Amino acid sequence: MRILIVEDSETISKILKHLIVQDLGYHVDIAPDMASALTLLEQHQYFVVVADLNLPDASNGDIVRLVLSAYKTPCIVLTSNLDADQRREILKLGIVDYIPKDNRYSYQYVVKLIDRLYRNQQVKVLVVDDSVVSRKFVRMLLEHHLFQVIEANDGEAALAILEQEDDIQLLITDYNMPIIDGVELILRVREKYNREDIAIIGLSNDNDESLSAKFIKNGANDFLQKPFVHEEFHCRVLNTLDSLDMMRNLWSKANRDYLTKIYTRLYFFSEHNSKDSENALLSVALLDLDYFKKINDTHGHDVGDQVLIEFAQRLDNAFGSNFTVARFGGEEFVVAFKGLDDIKTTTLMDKFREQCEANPMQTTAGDLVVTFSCGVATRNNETLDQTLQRADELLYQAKTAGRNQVIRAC
Ligand SMILES: Nc1nc2c(ncn2[C@@H]2O[C@H](COP(=O)(O)OP(=O)(O)OP(=O)(O)O)[C@@H](O)[C@H]2O)c(=O)[nH]1
Repeated sequence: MRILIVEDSETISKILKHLIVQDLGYHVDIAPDMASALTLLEQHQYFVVVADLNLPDASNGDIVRLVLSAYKTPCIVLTSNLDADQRREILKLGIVDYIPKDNRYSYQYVVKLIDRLYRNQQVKVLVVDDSVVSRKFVRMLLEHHLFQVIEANDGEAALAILEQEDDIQLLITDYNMPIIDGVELILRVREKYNREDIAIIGLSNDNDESLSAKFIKNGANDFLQKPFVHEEFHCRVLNTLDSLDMMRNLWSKANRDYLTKIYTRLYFFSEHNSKDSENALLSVALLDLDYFKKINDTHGHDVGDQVLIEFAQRLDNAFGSNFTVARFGGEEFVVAFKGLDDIKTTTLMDKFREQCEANPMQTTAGDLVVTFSCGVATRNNETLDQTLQRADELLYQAKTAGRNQVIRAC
């Protein structure tokens, strides 16, 4: 990834380059004037250009206009002082943002913005508005920040798109729309998607002062009154996505095992311990690696970790797309087979056991054959804890019967 800084102050370009290389690891070129910037722009494809508005051989944003029109490259503008008219003019050009050069946090903001732009390329945003003009305006602002934009002209269409595209991260919806309004749409979306799944921003040009609270109380993360200025829109979108990232990180820390990245015990219980699922057919397979302590003792803890990671990956590849696979702790794993009885579960698990035995794991200590023992139990008018307790007893039987086997209740 290549960034171009066009700035006549050597101190500023050096600080910026240092921060970008240190935090993002990108390649950075520096041009002190427009002539050298043009030479570099002819030679390389840049992801973003960070440019000063006034240069020794160009003024009033000539460089910015050129970068945007001739090179179609996103541009972040560095400025000293801007009055209100200059600010409006510069924003109209279609820049990513302008950053005042007045303090060191400004430079950190530039780095943050470049990182965000890089990640935005993977972020899908659904814009819902029955006004084409409004929708296109929001699309344009989002595309300046490199988002992938999908449009819907009413709430029903938005719900259908959300069904098809399961990786939309941000929904931006207007309030006044035919059939269902923005608030009703948010209510429907929140029935299915949590705050770590999708973030929502409401928009409206309605003068009802209670509307922002109504949006937020019903599940929106933020609200913007139309007409809004570019900057406010971008700040709100970036803040909302930052909090979505934070929510996702927190969720992941609680629900994904730090070593193997498969689900934790906590997630396993939250998925399968509800009253609703009490009567559904469910079998659990409790697995424990055989003689795992010996691997740690012989080859070291790091190799033990490699085995745990590889085993979790194999288990997840085999069953993770249809069933819940979790690490219970240490070298113990569990799979919840919803809709399967213990006979089918045992057949699947036994096949997986044979594959594990037949395919040694590649580790830094060489190839290691790793086997596991397993107990399988089907829930039978009891709590999930009781089913797991029975699976644990069967697992113990598998261990004492010689290991490397799957046992179910007779
Ligand atoms: N490398 C590594 N080792 C772990 C981790 N968590 C637990 N262990 C080790 O796993 C080992 C489990 O040993 P034991 O309970 O004696 O079981 P085992 O050696 O597999 O013997 P059997 O289960 O009877 O076949 C212990 O030495 C723990 O220190 C981990 O995250 N990484």
